Amino acid sequence: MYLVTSEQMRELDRHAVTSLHIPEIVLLHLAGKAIADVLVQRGPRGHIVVLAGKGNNGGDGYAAARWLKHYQYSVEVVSLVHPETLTGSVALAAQSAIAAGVPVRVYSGQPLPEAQLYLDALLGTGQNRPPADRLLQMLESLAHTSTPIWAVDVPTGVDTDTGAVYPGAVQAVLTIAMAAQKIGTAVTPGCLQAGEVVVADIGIPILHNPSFATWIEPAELAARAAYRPVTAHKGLAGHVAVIVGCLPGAAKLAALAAARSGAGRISLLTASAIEPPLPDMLMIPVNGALRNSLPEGAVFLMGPGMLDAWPIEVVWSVVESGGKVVLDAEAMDAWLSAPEERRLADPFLAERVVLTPHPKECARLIGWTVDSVQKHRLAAARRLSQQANATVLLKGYRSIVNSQQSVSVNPVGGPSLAVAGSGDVLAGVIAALLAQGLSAYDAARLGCWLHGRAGDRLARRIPAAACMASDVVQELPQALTDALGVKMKSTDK
Ligand SMILES: NC(=O)C1=CN([C@@H]2O[C@H](COP(=O)(O)OP(=O)(O)OC[C@H]3O[C@@H](n4cnc5c(N)ncnc54)[C@H](O)[C@@H]3O)[C@@H](O)[C@H]2O)[C@@H](O)CC1
Ligand SMILES: [K+]
Repeated sequence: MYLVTSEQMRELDRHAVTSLHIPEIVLLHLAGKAIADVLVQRGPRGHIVVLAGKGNNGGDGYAAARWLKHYQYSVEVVSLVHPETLTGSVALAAQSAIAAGVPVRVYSGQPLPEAQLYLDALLGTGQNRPPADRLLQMLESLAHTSTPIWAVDVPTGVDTDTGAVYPGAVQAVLTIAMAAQKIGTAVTPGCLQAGEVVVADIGIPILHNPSFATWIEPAELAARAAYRPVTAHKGLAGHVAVIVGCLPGAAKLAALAAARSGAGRISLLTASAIEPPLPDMLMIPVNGALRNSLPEGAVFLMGPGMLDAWPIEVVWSVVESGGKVVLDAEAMDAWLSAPEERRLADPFLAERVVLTPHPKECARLIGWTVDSVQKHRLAAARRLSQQANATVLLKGYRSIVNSQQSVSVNPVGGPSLAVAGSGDVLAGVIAALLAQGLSAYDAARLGCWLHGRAGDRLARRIPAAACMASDVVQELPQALTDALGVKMKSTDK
C-alpha cells in the first residue's frame, strides 16, 4: 500500500479532475460520503460538530456535514472563515450543506459547541506552516476536550510530508485518508497524532509511481527468501559470517537469529574461543589479519558487540570485498569515516550493504541532534543513505527503510523490541535474508517486518517490560509463517 506526499496526491487529484473529467466538487462530495459512511459504521450517533477550514479539506468537511444531515444526524459546522468568503469547490460544498439545513457558525474564539464527536476538517495536504492566530486558538481549546476527534485526511498540525508535529496539532483517534494514506501519518511523530488510519476510496486512481513510499508487505519477499525446492541443500540458502567483537554475546544472538531466519550456514569469526560453543554454528578462529580469514561468498555481519575490536581498515576491506554486508553499531562509524570518494566509488553499493542505526547512532553519523532525527525521521534516513551510499534501516517505532530513492515504513513492531540485544537479532535476520538472495533493500524490509512481527507476537503473551531479545529469536519462525501465510494482514497485530 502506498504512502504519498502532498505533491504526489495533488498530481493524482489533478489526473482525476483533468484527465478523467471528474469535477473537483464531485470528489469533495465523494469524500464527504466516505466520511459520513465511516461515521455511520463506527461513530457515535449523537451530535457531530464539523470544524471546517477554508481549503478543500474544509470542503470535505462541509460535504460530510451535508451527507450526515441526509442520514438524519444532528450536525453543525464551525467554520474558521465566513462561508461567503469561500471560493471554488469549497464554496459550492458549503452552499450545498447550508441549503440542506446544516447550521454554520463562524469561529471567533467562542467555546466550541458540545458534541459527541469533532470532525477536524481544518487543514489537510495544503498545510504549509505552523498553526497560528484563530486556528491555533481553536486547536488549543480542542486540546482540552475529552470528546473524540476524527481527522479528515491528515490531522491539522501534522506535516503531510515529514510527519513533523506542530504545537497545537490535533490528537485524533481516527483519520480518514482520501484515496491514499499520507506519509506524514505513517511515521512518528505524525502517526501518533493520527490514531487509526482508514483509507477511503473516492474514485481517484492511484497510478503507480516508483517514487511512492510504501508500507512493508512481507508475503512476496518472504516467499522469495524462504522458497526451498525438494532438492534443496544448505548451499542454496547462503552463508552468514558473523564477525565477533569483544562482546561475543551480541554476535551469538545475531547468529542465532540468522539461523532462525533461514541462513544455510552460519560461521562465527572469532579471535578467542566462544563458551559454551554453539553446536549449530561453525567457529572460524581468526589468527592474525581478519581479511585472511574471510570465507568466500559469505554475507558478513559486523558491529554487534564490536566496540573498537577491529580496526577501521578491516571494516572498509569487508565492505569493499564485493559481498553483501550488514553493518551495525561501531562498524557503521568505521564505514562513515572512509573518505567520501571511497564510500561513493561503487554505484551499486546500496544494493548489497545495509546499515541498521537506532536514532542516536543515526544522529551521530549524520551530525544531527537525536531530537531532529526523531522529528524528521524520513529525512534523516535519506541523508544517511546518501552519505553512506547504503541501504539504511532507521530503527524505532515505524522503522524506515531507505535505499537511495526507495522508502518503506514498517507497520509492525512495538515496545517489546525495546530491549538490549534486539538490534543484534535484527541484524542477524537481515544477514540471513541477504544470504538467501534478497537485495539489501528487500532484506532490510523483510527483516524489520519479521523482527517487528516476532515482537508483536511476543507481546500477546508477555508484557513488553519482561521481554528479552532471545525471546524474539524464538518467535522468528512463527513470524516467518505469518509472512508467508497472507491470511494475516501486515497491519494485523
Ligand atoms: N484537490 C482535490 O481535488 C481534492 C482534495 N481533497 C481534500 O482537500 C485537501 C487539500 O486541500 P487544499 O489543497 O485546499 O488544502 P487545505 O484544505 O489543507 O488548506 C489549504 C489552505 O490553507 C492555507 N494554510 C496552509 N497552512 C495553514 C496554516 N498553518 N494556517 C492557516 N492556513 C493555512 C493555505 O494557504 C490554503 O489556503 C486534502 O487534504 C483533502 O482533504 C479531497 O477531498 C479529494 C479531492
Ligand atoms: K484535517
